[in-house]
Amino acid sequence: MTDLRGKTIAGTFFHAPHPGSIEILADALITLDARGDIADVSRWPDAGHAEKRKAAEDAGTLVTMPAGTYVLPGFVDLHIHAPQYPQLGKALNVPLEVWLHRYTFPLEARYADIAFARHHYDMLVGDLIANGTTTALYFATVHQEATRLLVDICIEKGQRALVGKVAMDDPEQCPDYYRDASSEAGIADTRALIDYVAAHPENHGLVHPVITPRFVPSCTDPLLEGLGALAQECGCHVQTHCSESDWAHGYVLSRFGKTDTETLDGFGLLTRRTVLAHSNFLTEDDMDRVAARGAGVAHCPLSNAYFANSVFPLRAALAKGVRVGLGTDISGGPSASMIEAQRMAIAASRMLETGVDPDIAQEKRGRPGSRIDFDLAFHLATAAGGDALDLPVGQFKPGYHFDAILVDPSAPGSTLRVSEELDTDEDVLQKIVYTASRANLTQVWIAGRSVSGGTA
Ligand SMILES: O=c1[nH]c(=O)c2nc[nH]c2[nH]1
Repeated sequence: MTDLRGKTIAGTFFHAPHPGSIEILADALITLDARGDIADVSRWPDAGHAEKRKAAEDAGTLVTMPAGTYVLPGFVDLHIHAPQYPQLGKALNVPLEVWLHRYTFPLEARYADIAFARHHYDMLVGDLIANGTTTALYFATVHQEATRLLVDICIEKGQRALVGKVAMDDPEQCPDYYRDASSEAGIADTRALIDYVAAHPENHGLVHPVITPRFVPSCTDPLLEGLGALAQECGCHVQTHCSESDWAHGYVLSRFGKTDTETLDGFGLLTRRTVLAHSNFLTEDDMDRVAARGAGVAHCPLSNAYFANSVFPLRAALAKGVRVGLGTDISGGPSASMIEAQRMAIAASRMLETGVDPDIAQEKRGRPGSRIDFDLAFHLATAAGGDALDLPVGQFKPGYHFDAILVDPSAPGSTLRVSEELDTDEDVLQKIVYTASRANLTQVWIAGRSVSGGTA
């Protein structure tokens, strides 16, 4: 099953093209073209289904998935700090503004050392693939060379990725040892990375460059202005942090007299290709503005528990038409698994709905109507992530890339138990969201090619 390009795949497929519902393609056939894009999806009893199976069989291009396995779209992780991977699972004991200076900037500064960068980026990209992340939106560091290396590693390993050289130049907020030398340097280096990705001979559209002002507090006005102009000029993706915590939100309000969202918009950084990480403190007007621009939000529920001082009001954002996907936020979130991100999104929504302080009267404790279920979490981690990036990934539909994972409940070390007697296909998907782990993901394909992650 190494290479599915040009093949017809027979199996049971789960996907969630629309919020709040899942589609089960049982006994289905998905045919890929030579590039690994989906050419055709058919299921019994669609007209011509049996003939398609017979034709693929006769041509020797039919690949049947093992009985009892399930094929899902690969996950789209909308927020990863690649250099922070060595810090995963530690340094979570202080607020954001302290964490950045005490732990995170010193770690990121080490990526000036290319051997250090290679070791950790190799491990990260391999582990993310093994965890089923087929599309990754990465913050790298300020360094040109190490950021190019991350691009190279994604291409080498075959991961679909969007990679940004972090831009941060404000001496008031960034340490001497770790910042762009000037706003001009931050802009020129961002442009150089864009050119590098565009000219990469082995890229073939797998990796995209991203304009990446770290967040408003770490950038001077000229840097934000220059990056906004660049975004308008090249139409590239943009990523940044937005209104994440009380401190970050308050800092921007006091510097500009307006919110992050208004500020980013004023600099031309709020576009249809922008992904705003966190965004917990968006006002109603901010949400309208984000929706009007078509920008997306990377909801990072696990990290929010440590740094955001609040739960992101997901349902409110969706009701406003904001495009929301999920992010792990490595290492603010101490997990590299998008399955865990789904679980945490559900749990956080339940806590927001009921409230958390038992000393507050029940009727005042929570925010009614906030809960989500497994189907919406799964949609956010797949189709919605693809939509937020404007990339044809996250669902099984003609014209979409075949980026997918095989889930095997009988894999060694399985944490997923399926009962043939009791579980419907919908139950199985629910169990995957709540209980599956890396051990259950026995195959990962990106553009129809089998890609292998790190060792388990
Ligand atoms: O969760 C976060 N991680 C970061 O690295 C960061 N930088 C600015 N704001 C941030 N928030």
